[in-house]
Amino acid sequence: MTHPAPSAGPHGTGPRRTGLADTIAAVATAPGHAGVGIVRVSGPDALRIADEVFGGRRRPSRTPGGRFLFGPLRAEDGELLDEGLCLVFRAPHSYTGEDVAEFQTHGSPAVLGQVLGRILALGARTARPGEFTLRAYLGGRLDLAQAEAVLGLVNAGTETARRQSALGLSGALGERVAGIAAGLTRTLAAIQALLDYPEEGVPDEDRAAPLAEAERDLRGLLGTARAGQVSTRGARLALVGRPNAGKSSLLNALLGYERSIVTPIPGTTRDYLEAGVELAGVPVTLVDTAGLRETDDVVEAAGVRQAAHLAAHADLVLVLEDGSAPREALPAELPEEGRVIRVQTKADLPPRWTDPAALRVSAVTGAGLPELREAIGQALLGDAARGEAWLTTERQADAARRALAHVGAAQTLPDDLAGFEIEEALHALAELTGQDVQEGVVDAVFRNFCVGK
Ligand SMILES: Nc1nc2c(c(=O)[nH]1)N(C=O)[C@@H](CNc1ccc(C(=O)N[C@@H](CCC(=O)O)C(=O)O)cc1)CN2
Ligand SMILES: Nc1nc2c(ncn2[C@@H]2O[C@H](COP(=O)(O)OP(=O)(O)OP(=O)(O)O)[C@@H](O)[C@H]2O)c(=O)[nH]1
Ligand SMILES: [Mg+2]
Repeated sequence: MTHPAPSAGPHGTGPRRTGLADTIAAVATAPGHAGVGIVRVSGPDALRIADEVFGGRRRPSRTPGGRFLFGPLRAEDGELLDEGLCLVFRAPHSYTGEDVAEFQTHGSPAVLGQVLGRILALGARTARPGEFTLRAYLGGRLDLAQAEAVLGLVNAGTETARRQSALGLSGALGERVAGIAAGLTRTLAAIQALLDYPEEGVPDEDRAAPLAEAERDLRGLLGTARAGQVSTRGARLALVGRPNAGKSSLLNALLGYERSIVTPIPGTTRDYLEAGVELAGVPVTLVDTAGLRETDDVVEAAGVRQAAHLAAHADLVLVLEDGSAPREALPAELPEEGRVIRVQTKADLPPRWTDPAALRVSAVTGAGLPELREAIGQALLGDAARGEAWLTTERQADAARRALAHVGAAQTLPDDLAGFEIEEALHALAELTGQDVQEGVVDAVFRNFCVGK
């Protein structure tokens, strides 16, 4: 285990300055007004501090874990701040694994600010982003993939993102990884057992077969990485084509409202324009671009260059061609095949060309739109099955890729070197779940959290 010690806060105490000895506090609910708001306190002083803030008959420090108390919350001079609930959790039975007190108050910034201020004056310090979840991780209550899933649940903008994050929190990804690691560990043991007898050689069923299986499983897991990332961070989808191809019309049709200006005049869209929409459970940013053509107009030429750039950096590109006009070559290079969906527009008009590789769509009648949405979903999510756990962050995908590379190398090497590669693959898998992480990786994960989580 090489957990980096979290940097100690300003009030860091304790012999090892691990930062875990101090008591942290933060507002856990979103800024702004709401029916109820929550302030959370975690650490060894949480219940002592709660005794001072909570003015009810029963003292939180004398209350068993898993109970809540109702009563007044008071300022230092005894003034009533609010009436609220105090929830008592006792180590290790809390989210962080430490003693935790939670105050559920009326949800205004004024009330929450006073309650938090009192708690800080009583000796707690402000929690850093993600620090409650960091403590749950350092206490062994969550692995790193589960902590990332907590972040995913907080940020979930679509049902797909929520479902994948909930699966991750349940530990399903960790189990999938543990299954692969178990096979590799058995293979490593088989190799090591025979290292002293090199003339024997490890039989195929103990080496070649399990390594091939690990490779297949890792490839399957990596096949979910694009879906996992796209469904959590979203995807950019650029619409490109010649002027008048119907890009702005199709963007409006996919959005369901008139976002982009449409006219019969070629060259209507000059600057690019973005709009968000959910497609196939993925938060998609649609990007309308200027029609691609050679032009002497300085402004339009800048728009054309920009369109090429936007296409190059999009996750997916819809290449639109007017189906009601003779086909003309596009005056620009297209992204590679896997990132392109070809669309023949204006399907309500008589076609002037046919191409089985292009989807026929009409922005006017809506014909072909369901098939286009389906194709977009397939291109973004691939064959990643809904019910299985996906890799949802680039960090996870990177670790899985390294594990796969080491398993690949192990298959071609003599036993002693193969054993080394399998150990490296196991290290990469342990990084994925956070059992064995490099300095800085944990910090990078928790940097993305908000305060109070
Ligand atoms: N009010 C509130 N709601 C919340 C949280 C919270 O901290 N407070 N959560 C977090 O941010 C999430 C829930 N996660 C939690 C996970 C474990 C425990 C906990 O106390 N576990 C103990 C006791 C379990 C039991 O009583 O059965 C344990 O596992 O030992 C609490 C919340 C979402 N909702
Ligand atoms: N019949 C028919 N006309 C369409 C369809 N889509 C677009 N048009 C017409 O084609 C013309 C150009 O449409 P736009 O959506 O502005 O085309 P664009 O590709 O954005 O053009 P630029 O912005 O100039 O590059 C307009 O007159 C639209 O009404 C369609 O599906 N069917
Ligand atoms: Mg346009």
